[in-house]
Amino acid sequence: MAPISAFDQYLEEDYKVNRIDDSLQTFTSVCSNPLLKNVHLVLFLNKIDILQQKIQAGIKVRKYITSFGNRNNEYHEVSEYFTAHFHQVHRKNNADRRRALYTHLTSVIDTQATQDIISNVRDSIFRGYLQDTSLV
Ligand SMILES: Nc1nc2c(ncn2[C@@H]2O[C@H](COP(=O)(O)OP(=O)(O)OP(=O)(O)O)[C@@H](O)[C@H]2O)c(=O)[nH]1
Repeated sequence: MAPISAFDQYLEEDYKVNRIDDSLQTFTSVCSNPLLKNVHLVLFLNKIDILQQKIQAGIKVRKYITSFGNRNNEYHEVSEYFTAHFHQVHRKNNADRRRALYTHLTSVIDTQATQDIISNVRDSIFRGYLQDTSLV
C-alpha cells in the first residue's frame, strides 16, 4: 500500500526525500527481493481522495515532481502517471515476466468501495489457483 497523495510531502526523517520517491524505493525493494520472485503483487495506491483534494486546491505536481513536466495537472493524468511509475519498477524487476502486478486506486476511508476491491482481489487470487490446478 502506498499513499499517492504524498507527492508534496517529504520524509520526517530525511526532508530531502519526497514521499512518492520513498514509496517507489520501497516498492523497488519488494520487486527485487528474490524471495518474492514468483509471487503476484497487489498494490493499493491509496489516499486518492486526498490526491483529488490537493489537485482541486491547485497544488501543482510538477513543482514537487519535476519529471511530471507540462502534463495536465488533473486527477486522471496524475494518477496514471504515478501508476505507470510503479508498473515501470515492476517491469524492470520482472525479467522473466512470470509475475503479475495488480494495481488499484483506493481511498480506504470509503469502506464500501474498499470492500468491493478486496473481494475482487480475493476472487482473482482464487481464480488463479484454480487455473494453476486446471480446475477451470
Ligand atoms: N482521507 C483518507 N485518509 C486515510 C486514507 N487511508 C488512511 N487514512 C488516514 O490516514 C491516517 C494515517 O494512516 P495511515 O496512512 O494508514 O498510516 P501511516 O502510513 O502511518 O501514515 P502516513 O505516514 O501519514 O501515510 C489515519 O488517520 C487514516 O485513517 C485514505 O485513503 N483517505
